[in-house]
Amino acid sequence: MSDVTVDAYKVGESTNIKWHEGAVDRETRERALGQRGCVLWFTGLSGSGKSTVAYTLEHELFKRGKIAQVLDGDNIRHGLNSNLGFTAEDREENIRRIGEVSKLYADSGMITLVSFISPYKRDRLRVRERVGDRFVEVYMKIPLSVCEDRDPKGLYKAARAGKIKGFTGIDDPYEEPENAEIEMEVAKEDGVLAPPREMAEKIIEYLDKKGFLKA
Ligand SMILES: Nc1ncnc2c1ncn2[C@@H]1O[C@H](COP(=O)(O)OS(=O)(=O)O)[C@@H](OP(=O)(O)O)[C@H]1O
Ligand SMILES: Nc1ncnc2c1ncn2[C@@H]1O[C@H](COP(=O)(O)OP(=O)(O)O)[C@@H](O)[C@H]1O
Repeated sequence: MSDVTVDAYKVGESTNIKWHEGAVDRETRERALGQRGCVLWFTGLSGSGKSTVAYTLEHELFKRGKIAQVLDGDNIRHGLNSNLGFTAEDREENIRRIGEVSKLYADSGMITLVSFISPYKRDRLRVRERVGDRFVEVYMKIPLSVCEDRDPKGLYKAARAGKIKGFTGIDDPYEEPENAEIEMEVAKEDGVLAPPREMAEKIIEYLDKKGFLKA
């Protein structure tokens, strides 16, 4: 180690660290699993159906012998990210951390379903760049009025009453994706919203077409 400069081992604030390659690479792992690791990034307002569709998809994939794992904002905020709130800085750190975790999952061959509001374009773009071409953005393009009518946790009501400050869509921003690979929205013809299982099927078709369901 003494012949190596300290700078060569500096990443961010960490010094004297070195990257180790394992003997089993991602492709080998993927062949064993019969699928390709990827990150499906569900973004959208609270109540837009991110968790419902992600968990439905996880189950539908499992029934087809494919292994997926949901990383859900509410759940992750109970543990790994329990020290973060909802300021722009905390949301940024929330997305950075879970972006890194999702990359690790995808590297292990997992079909990784990430369900976070992730309201800022820049934060989502950073994860896209980190993960690369295995990143698939799924935009739950559900109007605020629909989410607010659903209000399963009563949070919109509390936000409208001023009991929650900085609630996304009410008094905090949501920056819509412009080029999401997949969009879920009410049908233009009849204004009907597909049930979660149909949405999951649409995503499975996409994964199949892109070759993620075999290795
Ligand atoms: N101020 C504020 N704004 C938005 N959401 C709030 C807020 N306070 C609490 N909650 C609850 O936290 C859930 C969102 O957490 P996320 O980690 O997905 O948020 S973010 O990506 O960091 O913006 C979100 O869950 P979902 O409804 O599943 O999206 C809410 O239940
Ligand atoms: N496609 C859908 N059609 C009708 N209701 C839905 C659909 N997807 C989700 N929901 C309902 O909307 C509410 C919010 O869904 P949820 O998955 O908790 O949203 P999010 O994770 O984005 O906050 C739940 O009550 C859920 O049953």
